Amino acid sequence: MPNDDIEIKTICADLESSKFCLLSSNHDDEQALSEDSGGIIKLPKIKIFGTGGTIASKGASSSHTAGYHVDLTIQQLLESIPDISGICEIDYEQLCNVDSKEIDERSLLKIYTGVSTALQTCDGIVITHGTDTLSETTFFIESSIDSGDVPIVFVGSMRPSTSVSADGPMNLYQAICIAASKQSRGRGVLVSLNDQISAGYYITKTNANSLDSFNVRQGYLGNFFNNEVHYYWPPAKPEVCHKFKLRILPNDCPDATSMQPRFPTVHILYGHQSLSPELIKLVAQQCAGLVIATMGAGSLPSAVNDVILELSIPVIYSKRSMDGMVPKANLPRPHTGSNSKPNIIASGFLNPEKSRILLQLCLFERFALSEIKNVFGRAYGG
Ligand SMILES: NC(=O)C[C@H](N)C(=O)O
Repeated sequence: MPNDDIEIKTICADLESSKFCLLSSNHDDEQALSEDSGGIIKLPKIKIFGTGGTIASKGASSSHTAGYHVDLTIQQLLESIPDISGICEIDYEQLCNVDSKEIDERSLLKIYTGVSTALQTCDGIVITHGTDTLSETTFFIESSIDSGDVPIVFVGSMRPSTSVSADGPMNLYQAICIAASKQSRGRGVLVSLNDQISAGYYITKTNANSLDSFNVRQGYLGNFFNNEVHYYWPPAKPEVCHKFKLRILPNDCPDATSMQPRFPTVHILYGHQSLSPELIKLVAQQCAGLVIATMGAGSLPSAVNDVILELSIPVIYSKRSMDGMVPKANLPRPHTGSNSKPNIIASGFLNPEKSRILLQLCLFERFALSEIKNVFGRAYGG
């Protein structure tokens, strides 16, 4: 029986070398609407998690865009957006309600658990989050969860809910539409902000104040305008992302009843002229791994390199510069005759905060140094 819903088009008139593409005749399915056998429209199920941030904040007056505090629940936030009852079915949950500077491993694991559970039953997930550390959470979730086709859309705002022209309600509305759109399937972790759709793995906050606060050198994935989702590219996930399985064992949890693991401590130090080798020694005693925002593409004073080469912990050389990369070729090597193991790893294009999370995940999984190098090697470091 021919299927009338499918239109077969010949791209090339020459039948010998022709290619066929299958096009569904129903092209205007902006939302993931589908009919069951009884002809009843089934709306996509979207789970919305609230975690706080400026999007959930109130300021002293409508002209204040600083000095505000988190004060709105996810339910109150949802009351501020246009009607979405024709777009999707929603269910919401407050995971925490904090400025994103307070997001720690506990909150990350709450988000991880919430997302993993919701993936069993939902067609899309939306997470409200402060923008300051949003890129760390999106990087963590993309690195630890394989969401298959289900999009996970993070959203925040730059102005508090009380300000004139608050951007939160529109950003949240757009995030829900993006999560409900069939076009978002198979795209992993996304970020919706200021009408732009970006990959959660690559995003970086580059402006501390403006509405156009995120910048992605790898390019935006799409844009939302006037109720329409437009993607520039077909579905894709970050090629270089290492997926961790996060096997949480009782031994990893200080409190066995809560099964809340403790991630290994990794600190970040900022490179600068006259960086003290003594500071490196002091900090290295307090952590399982270290990340350094080096100058240029891996430069640190020779005295600092010498101290680092003597450490027994892995040290990631990342960069202060927003763009560019730290290649392996720029790493200092142990002096001839020295016994020190090459414990220094290049971050590739990963910035210090993403390198920190990646190293934590590697150490949590008890990876050997060579495996850690391979993981960073995917991001063109190692
Ligand atoms: N725009 C914001 O969301 C900034 C806020 N301090 C936060 O990260 O929670």
